[in-house]
Amino acid sequence: LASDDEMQAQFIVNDVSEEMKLRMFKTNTASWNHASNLTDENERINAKVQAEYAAYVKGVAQDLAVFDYNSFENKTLKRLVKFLTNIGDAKLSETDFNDIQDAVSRMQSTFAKVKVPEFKDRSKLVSLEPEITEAFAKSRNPEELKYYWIKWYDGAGLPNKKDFFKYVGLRNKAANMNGFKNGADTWLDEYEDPTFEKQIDDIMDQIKPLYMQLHGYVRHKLAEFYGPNVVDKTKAIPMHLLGNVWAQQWNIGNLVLPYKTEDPDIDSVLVKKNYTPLKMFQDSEQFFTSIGLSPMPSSFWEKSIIEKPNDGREMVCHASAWDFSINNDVRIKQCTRITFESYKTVHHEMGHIEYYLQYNHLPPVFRAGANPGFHEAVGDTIALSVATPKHMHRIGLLDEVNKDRKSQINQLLKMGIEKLPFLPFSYVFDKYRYEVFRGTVTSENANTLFWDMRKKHGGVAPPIERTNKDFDVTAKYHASADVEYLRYFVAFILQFQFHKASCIKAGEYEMNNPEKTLADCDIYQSKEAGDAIKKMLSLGSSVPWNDALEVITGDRQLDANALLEYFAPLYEWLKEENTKLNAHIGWDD
Ligand SMILES: C=C(C[SeH])C(=O)N1CCC[C@H]1C(=O)O
Ligand SMILES: [Zn+2]
Repeated sequence: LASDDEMQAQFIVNDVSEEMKLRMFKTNTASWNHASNLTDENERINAKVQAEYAAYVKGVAQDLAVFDYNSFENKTLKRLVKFLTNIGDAKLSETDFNDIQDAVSRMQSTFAKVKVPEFKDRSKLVSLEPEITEAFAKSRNPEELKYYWIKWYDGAGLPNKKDFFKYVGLRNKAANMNGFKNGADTWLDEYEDPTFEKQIDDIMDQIKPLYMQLHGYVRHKLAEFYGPNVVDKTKAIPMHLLGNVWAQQWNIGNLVLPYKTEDPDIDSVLVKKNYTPLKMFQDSEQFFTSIGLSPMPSSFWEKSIIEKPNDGREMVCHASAWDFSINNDVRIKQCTRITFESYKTVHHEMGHIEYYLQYNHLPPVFRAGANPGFHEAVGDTIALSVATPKHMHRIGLLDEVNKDRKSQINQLLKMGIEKLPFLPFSYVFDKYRYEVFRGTVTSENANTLFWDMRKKHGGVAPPIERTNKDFDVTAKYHASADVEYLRYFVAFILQFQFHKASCIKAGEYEMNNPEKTLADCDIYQSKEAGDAIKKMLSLGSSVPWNDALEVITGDRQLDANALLEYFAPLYEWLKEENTKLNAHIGWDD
């Protein structure tokens, strides 16, 4: 029988749920208005509203602090009170809260407003999106790439250093007030498993042999293309040549594909088929509804921003999905481009929206991913189906599907350079920030550690020497915007577990059946797959993530074997090919 305390706590929690939704709508609106139009006025309003919300959350935590919730019978109530009393930065004093809020807001604004003189015409200023992003994806001029790399990192890195370390100090202070050692442990607590960091280390080791083979092959091809003066065949790969500003995914398909085939480049197909951002979003909605998930509410189409505005306003272009907590008000803000990479990002963001729609019956504190990685894995899981030639043929993007071995290896290599480099990148991105939060490094010697870790784990290096006079981590959005990143590492493992489970339910996969491999599976129109996904999404964070994972895959742990099975044919091919090419494997540390 629930004790009096439990009854009382239940009453408080029920009241809070309704009020919290309204207050979250207000804070999200202020945050959306600022992110969509980076004026001082919108920044001021947002800071004020966030502070009000923090005061409210602090008050709720104080009201619930009287209860020893660990003694509660009701598991759900225990979990609700645990979440409502774990309030992060809101634990800080008003002054400290305003200071950390201002530091992060300034970093995010600085990042969003960086302009760089165009390489060809220095009188013209260009932004990260779309110009610099496109230059990294398209240019084959090492000088142009090196120019943009230096301009971008100098423009978005060092100017944010002071605010970054101010934020680190205040985040650690808040951590201590919440009973955590530092900001790193605050982030890791979200995974509800004290061995989680060790599990991630082990998965990195497990993936490394496959990554080393891909790295060796790509470096060999780049050295052939750019010559030995630009790419040394035994050293870390100069990262400005890898098609992405942060070399987090290697967007250089047409440079490294092993076989010449008739298979068209999807970027050009999208343009030829007159794709628009709206068409991309409609395709994505159509995929989700085909497996039984939700169509977009009409307000989604009215209120989302799916193209970079050209009215001169400054906006945070980094793609994001928003849950306004009431009236089914969900939105995406994305500076969509007509490229395959952008098309997959649309599915990534729409995956967030589907999660919001599936768990909106839950109390606000349960409206989150089972762990942060789950939220990042939903859309990518769908995109694994979308990216198959079979699917692109089904939706009329590809006129024909070549099933021969050359096309299959090319396809696996395209997926390999999109998924595998991301593992060391995302692993390092938070292992490094853990070191900063843990005080292993100071503001004086933090920068060289970042590049040492990128080289050690990923075998990539900046195009020029970087010292501790530079500061580079905030040249990546998530460090400037205080977004935890281990979620993406977890998502890149989880999505293959979700994919495999969904493909089995869709009848698209059979162990050891070369006609039904993971890489060829498309769950489009499979209600069985959709039902399992929907069941997992509707749990939100109301149960430990192991229970949510079990619902869809039957397993309870993070497991890289589905990813390794997906890429097994590529791994075999790479080992053979690298031997034939006598490609050097590994890099000097
Ligand atoms: C698309 C988003 C918004 Se949640 C994103 O930040 N992603 C998705 C892939 C990894 C990470 C990145 O861009 O660094
Ligand atoms: Zn995301």
